[in-house]
Amino acid sequence: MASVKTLAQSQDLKSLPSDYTHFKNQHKSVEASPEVGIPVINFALLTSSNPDHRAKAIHDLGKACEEWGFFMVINHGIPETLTNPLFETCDEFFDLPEEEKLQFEIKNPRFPVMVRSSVGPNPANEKVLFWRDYLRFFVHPEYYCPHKPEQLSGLVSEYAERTRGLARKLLRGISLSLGLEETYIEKAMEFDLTTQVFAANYYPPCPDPESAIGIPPHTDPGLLTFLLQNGVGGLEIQHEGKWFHLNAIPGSIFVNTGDHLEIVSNGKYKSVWHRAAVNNTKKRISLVVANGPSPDAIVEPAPDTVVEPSAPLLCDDAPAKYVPMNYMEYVEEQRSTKLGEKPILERIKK
Ligand SMILES: O=C(O)CCC(=O)C(=O)O
Ligand SMILES: [Fe+2]
Repeated sequence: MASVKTLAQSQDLKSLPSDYTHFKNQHKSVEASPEVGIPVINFALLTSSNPDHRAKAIHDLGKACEEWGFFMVINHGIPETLTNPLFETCDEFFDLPEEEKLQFEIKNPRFPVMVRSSVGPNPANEKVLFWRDYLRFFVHPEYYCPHKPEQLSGLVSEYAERTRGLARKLLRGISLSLGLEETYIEKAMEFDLTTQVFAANYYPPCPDPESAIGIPPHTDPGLLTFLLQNGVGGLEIQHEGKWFHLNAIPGSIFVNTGDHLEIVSNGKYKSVWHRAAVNNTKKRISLVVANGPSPDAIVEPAPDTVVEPSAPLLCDDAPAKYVPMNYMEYVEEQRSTKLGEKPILERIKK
C-alpha cells in the first residue's frame, strides 16, 4: 500500500478514498480556543532556586495535570538549533523512496520500528485508514534509529536525552504536587530505564479534511508525552466533554499526561483524550516523544494517594482504583485493542 504522502501527491486523487472517511462525523463542534487558557508551565520557575517561584510552578503543574492533563512548557532550554534540523531531517526521511523507508522496519514484538500508517480492521471488520504517515521507534532503554538520512540518529539521540532530562524534572514537580516524596515517581517507575519512544508524524494536505482524521481520539500510555509541530496546528484535546483546537506559543512544547500518570496518581491526574485533525493546505509534521516507566515496572497507584478501605477517608484519598500491571504488557494490550473496543485503562479499573 502506498504511503499517504504518495496518495496525496497523486494526480488522480480527486476525492478522498472511502477507507479514510470513517471519522467524518468527528469534526463537529470543535471549539477554536478555550475560554480559559491552556495551562502554561514556566520551566525556569520550576527549576528556580527561589522557593516561592518553585512552589508556585509546582502548584500550577499539579493544577494543569488535574484539570487538563495537558500543558505547554516554556523556557525548557531545548534549543531550536536542535529542533529545526530535527524537523528538516525527519521531513527528508519521508522523501526517501517508499521501498527504502520500509527497509528500516524492524518487527521486534517488544521494540518495533514502524514506518507508515495502516490500521487493521475495527470490530465491525471495516477497513479504517488515517491520513498520516509515521516513523516510530524506541530510543530508550534500547536505542533504534534508521541510519538514513545520515544526521537523523545523532539528532534524535540528543533530543531524546534532552527530553528525558525534562521529563525527570517535571515528574519531580508532579510528585511534590501529589504530596509524595520528590523522587517517588522516578523511583517507583524505574525512570533510569524509562521506555522512551520517538515518533515523527507526517500529515500531507488532505483533499477532504472534514472527512478524514490524522489520528483518532486516544490516550497515550506512559507518563508524559512531548509534542512539537512545524508551525501548523492540528492537535485537538478533550476538556470537560468538548474538543479544543490548540495553538502553540512559539518555542513551547506541548505536554500531555499519559495513562500511567493517571494510574500512579490513583485517578487524580487524568490521561487526556486527544486526536490529530488534518487540513487541505499545509503539510503538518509533529515530533512526539513518549516517556514511560521502565519496560518491566509494575505500575500501581502510589500508596500515599490511597487509603485502606477500612481507614477513615481523608481529603480526596481513596482506595486503589487500578489493578497493578506490568508496563510492557499494558502497551502490548493497548496495541492489540481494536478501534471502538474498551481501552485497557478502563479494563484495569477496579
Ligand atoms: O500529531 C499530533 O498532533 C498528535 C500525535 C499523537 O497524539 C501521538 O503520536 O500519539
Ligand atoms: Fe497521542
